Amino acid sequence: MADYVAAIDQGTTSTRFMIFDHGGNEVGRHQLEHEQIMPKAGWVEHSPVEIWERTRSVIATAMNQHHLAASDLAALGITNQRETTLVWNRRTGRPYYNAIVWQDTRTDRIASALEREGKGEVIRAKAGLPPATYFAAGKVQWILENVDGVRADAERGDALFGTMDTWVLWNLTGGPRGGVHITDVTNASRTMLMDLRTLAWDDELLSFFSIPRAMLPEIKPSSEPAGYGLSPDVSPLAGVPISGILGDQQAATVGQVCFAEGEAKNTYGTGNFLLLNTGNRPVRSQHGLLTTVAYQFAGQDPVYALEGSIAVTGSAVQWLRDQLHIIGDAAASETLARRVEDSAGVYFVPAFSGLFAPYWRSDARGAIVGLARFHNDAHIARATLEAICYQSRDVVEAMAKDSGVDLAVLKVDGGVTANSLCMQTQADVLGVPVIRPQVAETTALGAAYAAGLAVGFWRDTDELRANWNQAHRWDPEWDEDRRESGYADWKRAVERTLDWVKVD
Ligand SMILES: Nc1ncnc2c1ncn2[C@@H]1O[C@H](COP(=O)(O)OP(=O)(O)O)[C@@H](O)[C@H]1O
Ligand SMILES: O=P(O)(O)OC[C@H](O)CO
Repeated sequence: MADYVAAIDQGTTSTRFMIFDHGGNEVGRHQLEHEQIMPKAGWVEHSPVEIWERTRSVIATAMNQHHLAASDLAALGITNQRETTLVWNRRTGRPYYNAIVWQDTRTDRIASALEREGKGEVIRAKAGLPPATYFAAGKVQWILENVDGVRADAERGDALFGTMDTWVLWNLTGGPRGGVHITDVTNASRTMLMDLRTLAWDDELLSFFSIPRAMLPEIKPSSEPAGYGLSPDVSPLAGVPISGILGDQQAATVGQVCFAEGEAKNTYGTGNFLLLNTGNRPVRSQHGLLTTVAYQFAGQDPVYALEGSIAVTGSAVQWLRDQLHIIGDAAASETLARRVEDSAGVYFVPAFSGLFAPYWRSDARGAIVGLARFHNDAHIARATLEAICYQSRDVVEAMAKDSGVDLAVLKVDGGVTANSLCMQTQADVLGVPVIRPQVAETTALGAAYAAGLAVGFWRDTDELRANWNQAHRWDPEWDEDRRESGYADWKRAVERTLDWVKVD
C-alpha cells in the first residue's frame, strides 16, 4: 500500500495541501492565501475561481516539492471553512456570485425575520442552530433574491449550491464534465436546512428560505470507502480516492482524537471553535451553543458535538496588523503584549461580526473600553490576546452548564497557539491546564484520518489515538481573585457592545 495520505484544507484565509505518514507526521505541505473581499462594512466574500485555482496549485506544488506521485498516496481527504456559500452553473462551472463567507453579516434581516415569525424554534429543534447570519441557508436565500437569473436556473436544477467542500470536490471530479455534487453530514449540519436526526434535507426548513431542493448536494457520511474519483485533466492525483470530507472544526476534533463522549478541543484560527463530543445523541443547548454533527464514519452511527463558535479571535490579531498597523506580523502581537505586565484595565471586545456563542447578538459591534491617556499599543495588543481567552471562557462556561462536563484540561490547536503568552493567559483565565499536540495542523490531519480510515490505511480509532503526543503544556498561574475579577470585568465590557446597531 502507498505510504501516505493527503488532505486539502480550504480555510478562511488560505488553502493548504498536506501530506501525512502512518504515524500522523507531516511529510510535506504547500499553502496559499486568497483575497478577502470586503465590498461594504459587514460583507466578506471570496472568489471561488481563485480558491479553485489555489487548490490546484497547492496540490501540484506540494507533490512536486516532495517528489511524490499519485501512487504514493493511499487516499485524499477534504476539509473546509464551513458555512461559506456559493452557487454556480452546472453547465459552465461559473459561479453566479462570489462565495459569501461565514463571517458576512448581510443576512441579518433574514435571520431576525425568522425569529420574529416564530420559525427560530423550529430551526433550533430540527437543525440544532439559532437563526443567525453565520449559517449557509440565509446566504443562499440572499443570492436567490439578489442575483438575476439564479432562481429560475435553480428550479431547473442548473444552479448548484455548495459549501467549499462541495465546490472543490465537484471541480476535482470533473466539474461541468460529470463533477460529483455532494456534501458530508458535518457541512450539511451548518446550513439550517438539515434535520440532525434524519441527516436529510428538511422540506419545512427549505420552505423557510424558499430554497429549491434541486440545487442541493446529496448528503453523504464523512468517510466513503469507495472514494470519489479525481479527474485526470484537473489534478496530478488521478487514481487517488477522495474518501474523507469534513468541515474544518469537525476535522480538528478527529485530528485531536476526541473520539470519546466528553472529549473536547479548542481551535484558534480566524475564529475559535470549541467542540465537545456528546456521543451518538444530539444534545440541545440551553446556553447558546450549537448542536452539530462531529463526524459519521461509513457504516456507523453519527457522532454529535456541542460547539461554541467565536467569530473573531486570530482575525483580531490580523486587525492589529492590517488596520491599526501596530504590529508587522501576527507573531509580533506577543512581543508587543509582553512589553506590559497586563492590560491595565483595558478590555477589547472584537464583536466585528456581532457576537456568536454564547450570545448570538448580531446587534453588537466591537469596542475597546477602560482607556485612559496612560494606555498604549502594548495594552491594546495584550487586551486583544486576553479577548481571545475570555471569549473561550464564555463558551467553556456554557459547555459546562449544558453538558455537566467540567474540562480537566483544554486541548488546543490552530495558528494562534503559536503565541505562548496567549496560551498561558488561556490557562490563567480558565484555571485549567492548556495542552497542544506535536502536530498542530490537526484540521488537515483529521481529514487525512477520515480518508485513511475509509480505505484501511489506519485500522481503527485506537491506532489514531496512539499518534497523539503532547508537545506543550501551560499551567494556570493566576490566583482565584484575579481570575474571577478579570472575568467579571470582561462580562461588563461585553454588555457595552450590545444593542449597538439596529437590525430591523
Ligand atoms: N503568533 C501568533 N500570535 C497570535 N495570532 C497568530 C499568531 N500566528 C498566527 N496567528 C493568527 O492565527 C490565524 C491563522 O491561523 P490558522 O489556524 O491558519 O487559521 P485559519 O484556519 O482560520 O485560516 C490568523 O488569524 C493569525 O492572525
Ligand atoms: O477556516 P477557519 O479555520 O477560520 O474555520 C472557519 C469555520 O469553519 C467557520 O465555521
